[in-house]
Amino acid sequence: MIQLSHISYGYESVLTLCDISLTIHQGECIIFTGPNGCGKSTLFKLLNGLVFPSKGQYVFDGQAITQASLQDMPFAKRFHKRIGYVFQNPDVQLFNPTVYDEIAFGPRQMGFTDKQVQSRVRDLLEYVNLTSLADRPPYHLSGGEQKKVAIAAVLALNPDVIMMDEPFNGLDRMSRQWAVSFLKDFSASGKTILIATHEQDVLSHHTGRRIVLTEEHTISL
Ligand SMILES: Nc1ncnc2c1ncn2[C@@H]1O[C@H](COP(=O)(O)OP(=O)(O)OP(=O)(O)O)[C@@H](O)[C@H]1O
Repeated sequence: MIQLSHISYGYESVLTLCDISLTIHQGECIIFTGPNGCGKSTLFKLLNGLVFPSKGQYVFDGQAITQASLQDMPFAKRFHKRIGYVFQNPDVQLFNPTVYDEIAFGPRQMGFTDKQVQSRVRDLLEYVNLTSLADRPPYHLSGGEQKKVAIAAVLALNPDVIMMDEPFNGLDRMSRQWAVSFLKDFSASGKTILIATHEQDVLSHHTGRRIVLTEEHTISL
C-alpha cells in the first residue's frame, strides 16, 4: 500500500530523513520508535503529504505522491480521505468552533449531505463518548478529550490508513483502554495502523513490525 524508495528530507539545511526505503502492506500495524528528534513526526508528515521528499519517491496504492500530484484537487481529496493523521499535539489539529464542527469538517469537505454528516458525527461522538461535549469549543476541552476529538475527526472519513503520533499521550487509564480497543477494532477490520511512540509498555505488547529510526536519521528494520 505504501512504498518509500530512497527518501530524504531536511528542514532548511539539516537532513532529517536520510535515504529511507520502506514497504508497508495493507492491514499492517507498525510501531515507529526512536529517540527524540530522530524524525518520526517528520516521516508521518511526509506520508500524509504535508511535506515532500527532496530525494526519492513516495508511492501510495500505486500512485506517486508529489507536490504536483496533490495539486490535482480530486486526487488530493481521494488521497486525504484514505490516509488519516492524528497529530502528537491535538492543538495543532483542532481549529473548528465546536466539537461537532470539528468532526463534521472532513465529511462536509468531501461533499456528504447534511443528513449523512449528522449521522456520522452522532455515531462518532458516541464512539468516543463525548456526546455531551458536542457544542463545546475544542480548545475548552482537556488534553485527553481533545485527543479523542482528533481521533473522531480522522475516523469521520473512514480512512484505510491511520497514523497516530504518541496516541496515548494525555490519556487516563480508562481512555487508554478505549484507545487500545479502538486500535484493535480498526486493525481487525483490515485497516493499516502506523503509530509513533516511546512508550515501553506499548512496545512490549506489540506483536507486529517495529521500526526504529536511529539518531543517525536512517531506518533500521
Ligand atoms: N518545522 C521545523 N523546522 C526545522 N526543524 C524542524 C522542524 N520540525 C522538526 N524539526 C527538526 O527535525 C528533527 C526531527 O523532528 P521530529 O519532530 O520529526 O522528531 P520526532 O522523532 O518526532 O521527535 P519526538 O520523539 O521528540 O516527538 C528534529 O531535529 C527537529 O528539531
